Amino acid sequence: MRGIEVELGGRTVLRDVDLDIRAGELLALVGPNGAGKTTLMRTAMRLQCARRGTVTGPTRLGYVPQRAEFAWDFPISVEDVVMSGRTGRLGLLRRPATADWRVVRAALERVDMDALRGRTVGELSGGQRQRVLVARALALESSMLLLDEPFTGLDMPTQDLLTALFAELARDGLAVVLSTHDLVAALDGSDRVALIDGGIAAVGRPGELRDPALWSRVFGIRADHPLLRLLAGPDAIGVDSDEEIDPGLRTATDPRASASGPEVPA
Ligand SMILES: Nc1ncnc2c1ncn2[C@@H]1O[C@H](COP(=O)(O)OP(=O)(O)OP(=O)(O)O)[C@@H](O)[C@H]1O
Repeated sequence: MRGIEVELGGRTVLRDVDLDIRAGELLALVGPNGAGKTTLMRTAMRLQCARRGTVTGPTRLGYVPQRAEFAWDFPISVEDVVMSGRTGRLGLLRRPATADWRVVRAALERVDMDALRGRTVGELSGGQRQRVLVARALALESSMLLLDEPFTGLDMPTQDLLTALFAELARDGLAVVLSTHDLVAALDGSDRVALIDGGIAAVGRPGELRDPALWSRVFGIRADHPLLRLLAGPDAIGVDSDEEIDPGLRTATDPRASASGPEVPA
């Protein structure tokens, strides 16, 4: 994405977005409510027009919407939901062929849901539902997977399982992008994190984004917020010698930063 600007309801909700989404990486988008995370993903999918800027790369992207947006009370089986993910390839009228069912089975196996393929989706737990939606997106056989808040409402073991699955998919060569309000999951489980605040406030490896001032500015949190103490790490617990801090963890906004800090737009 280069120079992306998006207007919604007469308001600019994204501006100056330059972002590369790379094959083989797990990229987390974090930012407060209304920061533009979903809009950014919709723009990547070309579901949202940009007023300015360009999006290049594949047009057919696997998308996992927020779980609440899916009609779970519809009496449809797990495998039929996953097959619906192939509509982008099949068109609305062509009937699925054997090869399509093979792709669906492979997608279900990938998320470890093959044993439940005949179940009605309404009977599934939250974690199982999330995995069905991931399989549905995989059934499109796209090189990119976009997930909108996949961890919402899930317990920690289920989140861990999903994080491991997303990391595996990235290792298989997919570009995996997820938005989340779970900052620990984002910092702990992703290759890169982008802080969104109506644009890209910063993007880099988790270790490059430890400057509390950056998070305080993007999230508007108070100076004594526990997150900032956690991010500050050794500094916050009284370590004041330069030698005791890993230079790789310093950011561009830290006067002691190394040259290879995060990308912080001017
Ligand atoms: N259809 C729309 N018409 C007008 N404004 C919209 C529309 N959709 C979203 N917006 C506005 O665009 C901004 C970005 O919304 P978006 O849903 O992308 O944010 P988000 O970061 O995904 O938020 P959340 O974390 O709450 O899901 C918000 O201010 C929102 O109110």
